[in-house]
Amino acid sequence: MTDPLDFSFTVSATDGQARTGHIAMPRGNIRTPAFMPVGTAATVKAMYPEQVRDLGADVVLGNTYHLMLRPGAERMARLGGLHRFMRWDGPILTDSGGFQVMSLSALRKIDEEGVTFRSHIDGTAHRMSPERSIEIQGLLGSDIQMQLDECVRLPAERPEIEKAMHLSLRWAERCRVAFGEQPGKAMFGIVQGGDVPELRVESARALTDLGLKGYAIGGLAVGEPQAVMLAMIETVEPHLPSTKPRYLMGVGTPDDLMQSVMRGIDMFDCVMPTRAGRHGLAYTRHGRINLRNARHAEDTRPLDEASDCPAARDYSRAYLHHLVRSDEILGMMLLTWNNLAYYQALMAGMRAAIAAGRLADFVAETKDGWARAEA
Ligand SMILES: Nc1cc(CSc2ncc[nH]2)c2nc(N)[nH]c(=O)c2c1
Repeated sequence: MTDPLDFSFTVSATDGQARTGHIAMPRGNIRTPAFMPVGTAATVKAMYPEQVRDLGADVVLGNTYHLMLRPGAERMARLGGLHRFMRWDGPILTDSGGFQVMSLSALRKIDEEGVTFRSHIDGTAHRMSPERSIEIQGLLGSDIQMQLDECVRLPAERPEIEKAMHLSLRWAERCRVAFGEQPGKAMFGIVQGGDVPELRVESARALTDLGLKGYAIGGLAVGEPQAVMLAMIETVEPHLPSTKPRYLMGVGTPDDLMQSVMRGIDMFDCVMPTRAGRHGLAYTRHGRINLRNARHAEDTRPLDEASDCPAARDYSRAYLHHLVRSDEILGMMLLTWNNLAYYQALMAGMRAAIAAGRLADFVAETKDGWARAEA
């Protein structure tokens, strides 16, 4: 019997490399494979937390970089933490901030000690070390905390990739020490190494030696073709413990999710469904639909009459087209709702398919549904 006050991962069925099961944590279980909606600034944009829960999400993502700048980590702690602040009572995973520093902030620099940067909001100078990143994630009340790492965008030269991977390993050790023993919480390491197989293997093995509760694969979905991303997953997977969760960061499209689950990934996060929804794009069983397109102007059909999500089932494409063309807030709300519901339905479908030993069939049927619509 696992301790309900601790973190545990159970695999209940496998189908090839794919696994289905759950992570048990004090704030609730995370059914895997899991898609984690992104709640960057303490909100899953355009969604009420109740809606996010109702469409099947067990865990959401918070963002250390954004929240340390606004409202501030110490202020968040004084306010009772991120769960109470945003009214999400399930597990929250927070990224460590390094990735956003490199992609969002100005005048940033990386050295052995950590990252130095200026806020993209007000230009104030900030410094984040591995220890400070873990401290911030603790102040937020995060349940699953990510190590501070250096993610290199691809294509990149091998020396740059190797230097960043080794720095990330040293930072993983410092984060492990700073995190200490926190029953019911977890700190995940992040495998780096770019598109260089032997660096990926070195990173995975060194992190496994640290005996962490979970392992992320970072440094992917940073501009490389899907084939390269999948090849790196195949390279890393055999060198990660099969008894711990694997989290592929920043991924991805519905096809990315299916291809990666087939290769042994358990957790995902991506801004795709929420960002696409705000730009008029709907993910459905019939493929991706751009509601801005004039062909929807008099189409009275819903996005998907078989969906149990009201946004997909109850509103005509003509109305959604009108809302998107008019830049109406409700358009963003309904398409975000539809997209997250579709992503969660896809994950639930894969979990059931793995349990039934028919994941390959499920993937083929899903892609057939997309192709039929485009024909
Ligand atoms: N593609 C990608 C995406 C993210 C952001 S995941 C995220 N943070 C907030 C929302 N979503 C990454 N984060 C870290 N720390 N390291 C990475 O290598 C990396 C790679």
